[in-house]
Amino acid sequence: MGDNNMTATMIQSVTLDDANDTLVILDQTLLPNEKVFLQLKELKDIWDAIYHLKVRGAPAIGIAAGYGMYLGVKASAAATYEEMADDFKRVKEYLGSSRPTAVNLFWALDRMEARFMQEQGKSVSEIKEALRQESEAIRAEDEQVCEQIGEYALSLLQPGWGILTHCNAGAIATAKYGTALAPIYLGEEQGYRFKVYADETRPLLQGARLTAWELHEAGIDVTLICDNMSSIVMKEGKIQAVLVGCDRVAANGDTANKIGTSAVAILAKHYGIPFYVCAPLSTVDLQCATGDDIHIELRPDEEITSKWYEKPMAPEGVNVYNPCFDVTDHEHITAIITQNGIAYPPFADSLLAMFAKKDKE
Ligand SMILES: CSC[C@H]1O[C@H](OP(=O)(O)O)[C@H](O)[C@@H]1O
Repeated sequence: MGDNNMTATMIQSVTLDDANDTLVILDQTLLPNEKVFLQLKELKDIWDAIYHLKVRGAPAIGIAAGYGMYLGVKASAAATYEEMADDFKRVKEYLGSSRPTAVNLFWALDRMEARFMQEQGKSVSEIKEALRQESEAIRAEDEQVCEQIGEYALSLLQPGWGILTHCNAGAIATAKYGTALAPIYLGEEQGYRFKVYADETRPLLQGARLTAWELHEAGIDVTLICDNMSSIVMKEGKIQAVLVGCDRVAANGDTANKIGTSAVAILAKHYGIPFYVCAPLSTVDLQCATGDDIHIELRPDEEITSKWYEKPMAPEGVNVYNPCFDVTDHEHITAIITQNGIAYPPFADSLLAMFAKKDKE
């Protein structure tokens, strides 16, 4: 699939400025009103950026973690591998404490650790260069993975279809293209002219602030709806497929994604609409047998009660529950689209097959 001016000019939300020892991110908390890039030098600032969703989206979090690991070790004054190992462990544990659900964070940190261990016996400067290469490889591979997911997903869609999506699994949540939005962009290049319906996705409004912004900027037909409107657009025949991203896919296909996703999946099942999860294999965690094994992040009350309002919109002292992900049962998922192909139920077998295909490459 070639680039045209749309994908060729896609924004890169997370990159490395090695010369200045900084992680460069698009601050997604300021969108859609301001497009601001931050140069993050200190590990604490990188941790904060992940926790506060300045950089967000499972793949983008993984890329940021890889760069953060490299920058953390690059700053090490260690003179030997053994001394550097202590610094490496400290940085890995710190970055790993930022957010618990998106497995890409831990996948990237583990991958950087594997590369670090391979470099034992090398000089400090050779080790640092190897970690720089590994962090860049994580980003570069994610770009290819997202394009491949886009092509497989596009094979399931027809021109002119109405597509519902939840949260943001777009270009800014990845190295490029996105996952759930990748087929939308690739399809636009081929004249598919999808009509996208974007759930606003309370409480952090990634759908309104990010997906509607991304697609509108790209000139793609996008309609913003409230989360409680997913049923009516399905009932009215506006939706022919649902495409979502993911944060952690269990071995049986149960999938953690932004809060509200499981409700959309149940509605899609009710209306007979295919529900597709777009999943890089870096987001599939075979160590989690089922969705019950996935740690769901709880976030501050203020994201619900006051973040977007001049005054709190809830009575002082009221109880608040703010899980920022939920798990969609595998039985409500039509297919899981990976870079190696489309996995259909039973996912316990088909997901393994996707990894096996990868190993053959
Ligand atoms: C390709 S992005 C995957 C996933 O990440 C988002 O979560 P967050 O905005 O909290 O980082 C959302 O669940 C997306 O679907």
